Amino acid sequence: MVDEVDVVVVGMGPGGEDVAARLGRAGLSVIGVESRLVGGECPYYACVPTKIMVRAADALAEARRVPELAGSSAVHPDWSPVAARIRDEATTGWNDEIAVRRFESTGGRLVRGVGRITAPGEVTAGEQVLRARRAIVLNPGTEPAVPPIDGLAGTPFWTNREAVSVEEVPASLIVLGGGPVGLEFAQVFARFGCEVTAVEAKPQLLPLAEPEAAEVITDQLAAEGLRVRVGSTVRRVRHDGRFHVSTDGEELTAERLLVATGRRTDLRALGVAAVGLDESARTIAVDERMRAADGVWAVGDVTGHGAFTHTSVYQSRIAAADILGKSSAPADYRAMPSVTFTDPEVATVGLTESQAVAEHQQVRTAISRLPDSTRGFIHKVGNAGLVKLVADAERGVLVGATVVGPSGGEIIGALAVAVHGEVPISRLSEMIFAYPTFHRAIEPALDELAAA
Ligand SMILES: Cc1cc2nc3c(=O)[nH]c(=O)nc-3n(C[C@H](O)[C@H](O)[C@H](O)COP(=O)(O)OP(=O)(O)OC[C@H]3O[C@@H](n4cnc5c(N)ncnc54)[C@H](O)[C@@H]3O)c2cc1C
Ligand SMILES: NC(=O)c1ccc[n+]([C@@H]2O[C@H](COP(=O)([O-])OP(=O)(O)OC[C@H]3O[C@@H](n4cnc5c(N)ncnc54)[C@H](O)[C@@H]3O)[C@@H](O)[C@H]2O)c1
Repeated sequence: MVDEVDVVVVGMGPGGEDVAARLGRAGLSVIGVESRLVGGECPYYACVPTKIMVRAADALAEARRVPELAGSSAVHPDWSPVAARIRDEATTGWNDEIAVRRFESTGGRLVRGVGRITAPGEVTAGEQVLRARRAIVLNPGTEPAVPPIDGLAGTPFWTNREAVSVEEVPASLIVLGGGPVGLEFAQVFARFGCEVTAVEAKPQLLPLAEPEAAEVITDQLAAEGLRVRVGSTVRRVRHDGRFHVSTDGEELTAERLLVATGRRTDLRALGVAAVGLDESARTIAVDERMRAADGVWAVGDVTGHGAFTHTSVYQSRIAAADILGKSSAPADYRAMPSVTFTDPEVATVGLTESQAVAEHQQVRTAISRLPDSTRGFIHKVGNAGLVKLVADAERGVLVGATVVGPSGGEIIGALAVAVHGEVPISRLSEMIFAYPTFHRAIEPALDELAAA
């Protein structure tokens, strides 16, 4: 069966769904090919369910802080409302009917199956051959990467997909990987009474973050009773009903094992060689208009510009404009924000100090600690955090910032404006910061930079 349309979108993650809807609304005929659930990883297995978990775990943590502030509290964690919210409110039982209807309401048509480029302008999904007159858009996302650890394959370990759908919190859990996925889950389950050990191969948790930020998180997790192992190489995994994880120095044992060691792509399966792309690469290189090859655009995690939903949707807007022949600003990732929703949140924008040093001649940094701010004093328990600013001293602008703290993900918005708008530090330091807020902790760090 051969179908000819204007655009074929392979993978209907947040970016694919968005680009398909934009093009459909603009009057193009669009087929979306999806092998699992329309909407992708984010609403069913990632951002949304994990943040529902985080919200619940944060409520427990706040309740446990009552004795230091306001009397007494008795906290009895119960996972069932969390499981029910994820199952019934967020994912409707991991069913994408609503998303399919949303897509079809834009005029698009869904083909269920694994799409593969079989020739320029041609995608094959099962028996169906789809011809794209104007564009193929690739949004395949990523799959959990499972490291080749002796004994791991074949054991009933969890990835994020199993971890978001649990109906009961295990008594004990080993988390492999101290990145955003691993840490969000680790803290959530620990706050629900699970005995958690987090194992990170690199010397710090959140290896891509500022070391000062990682230190705050490491201290916080340890204070909450999690066991944290960094610089730890896992040699072997054994499962005999319980998991036994052998590292260099010890054997860890737990009821469950969560593998959160990063993500992988499979460009060979996507058939990218048919349009001249390197199928052995990890990511699809795109230009500032998301063009990957003649007649082919790519958006989302697969482009390697930050595995975030906001990146995928940002790119989809640019790709859609380009496919429609409309002018739009080219992709600019200088002010890319990220938030890891641990408590405290770790929010970043732009470059870390070490990245800036690699890119700029003169880098200056300043740190302001939240407990030293008036708001931090008032907040008392749960006030761990900091603001770190990274400046290009030559140009007198911020090129990056990190905020760790309660609502760090909200505070970073102000600094994202500064990095995005290249607002001179001299101008930023003339701002009025409301008293007594957490974001006011930006001011002393700015003053330090302005005085230098
Ligand atoms: C646990 C977890 C928590 C996260 N939390 C956040 C967060 O809080 N904030 C944030 O911004 N990001 C978060 N992320 C990252 C976020 O989920 C992704 O960046 C986001 O889903 C965007 O991915 P994407 O658009 O590239 O595609 P994806 O969401 O990965 O979707 C791609 C889709 O393509 C389909 N597909 C793949 N290949 C084919 C094919 N050949 N044919 C047909 N269909 C195919 C897949 O089935 C999938 O549905 C989190 C990730 C994880 C794992
Ligand atoms: N809040 C958010 O925005 C959010 C939340 C979760 C994930 N994400 C994104 O999704 C992507 C995937 O996240 P992730 O945390 O799975 O991946 P990641 O690559 O960021 O982190 C994986 C971690 O596992 C470690 N690791 C690798 N092999 C290991 C091993 N054998 N033993 C121990 N540790 C090992 C790595 O050193 C790394 O620190 C990231 O790009 C992330 O930014 C975003």
